[in-house]
Amino acid sequence: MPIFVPRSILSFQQIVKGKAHMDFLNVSGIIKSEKDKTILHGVDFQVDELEKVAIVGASGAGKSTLLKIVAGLSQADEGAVFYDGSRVKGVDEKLMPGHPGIAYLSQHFELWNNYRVEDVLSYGNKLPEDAAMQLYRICRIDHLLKRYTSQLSGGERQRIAMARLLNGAPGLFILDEPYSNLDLIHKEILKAVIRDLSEQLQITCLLTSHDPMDTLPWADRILVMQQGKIVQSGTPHEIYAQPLSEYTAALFGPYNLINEQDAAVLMPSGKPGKHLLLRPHQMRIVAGGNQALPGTVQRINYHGNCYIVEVLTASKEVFYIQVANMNVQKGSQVHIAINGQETWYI
Ligand SMILES: Nc1ncnc2c1ncn2[C@@H]1O[C@H](COP(=O)(O)OP(=O)(O)OP(=O)(O)O)[C@@H](O)[C@H]1O
Repeated sequence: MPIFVPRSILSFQQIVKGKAHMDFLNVSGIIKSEKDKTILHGVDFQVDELEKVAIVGASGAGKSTLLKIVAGLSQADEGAVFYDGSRVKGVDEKLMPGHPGIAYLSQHFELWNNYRVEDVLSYGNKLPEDAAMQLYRICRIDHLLKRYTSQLSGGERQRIAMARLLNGAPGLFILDEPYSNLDLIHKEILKAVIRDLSEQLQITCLLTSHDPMDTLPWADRILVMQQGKIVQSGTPHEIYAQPLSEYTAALFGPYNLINEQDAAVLMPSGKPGKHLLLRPHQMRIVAGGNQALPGTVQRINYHGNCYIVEVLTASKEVFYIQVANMNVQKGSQVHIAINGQETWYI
């Protein structure tokens, strides 16, 4: 059992038996405009207790605007946010912005300068000492408590800002682009911290990130935002392998959207009138055959654990093919075919 008791928390056994709250967070009909421009066009979504939800969308899609409204740090023009059954009031309805049950870590978080870390953390702390120490260990900051805030790296500052929010004992933790300014080493530390927060402290997490590698392995569910609307919601596999639009496909990495003529060769039993969508790992380079397209290798890109080969076919389309070993060269004449059975059309 965790020592940390953020709220009227369910026991682990209750959670296993499926008694965690459904619709722990309920967001409905959120509309928001700024200077005559509508940024959010009626956003609806729900998050269950202990669910890990990622919001993904192109820059300017409205993710930060939405998250601030969910946290009670901005005012919606229309719609409502309910957290654990009670309405989250907007900034115009409260003297002190925010909601005590919701912690929001901004992309532009602030930390007081020239204070000892332990003093920064003691302000607003609602946890008993052992629970606070457990939180600081999970945040990987227990060795930094005696330092001054001016003596910290960017990643350490961010984890202290997180701990400071979490020792207010929230039930929902919202993180807006937490990984955006971190090198890979600090990003991995922060990923482990966020994983441990939800697993050991049983906090429900909602985060945004631009990088599919931040969200696909982590999230239980991904919400895709486009121009102020949620256009798709699904498991990471559904969003990656079965995107409803080219916009969603593009957010999660390279893909091949194949014209009808080429698709008829690659997959004769396919769906006419629709575009076949294949990720680079769903294609391969072959010696030839009826269900293969001839082409010329234009470029080979090294990705560490694989290569992505760009092949130009007779239809003047460039295909991206993932290969494990580089056994072709720029200018090689090759054939490309579908790898495996899984196909998807949009
Ligand atoms: N206070 C404001 N006044 C005017 N326009 C705004 C304001 N805040 C946001 N916008 C506009 O609303 C749109 C959505 O912004 P928002 O920051 O919510 O997007 P985002 O998806 O979080 O983008 P990013 O991933 O780049 O942070 C953008 O076009 C932005 O310029």
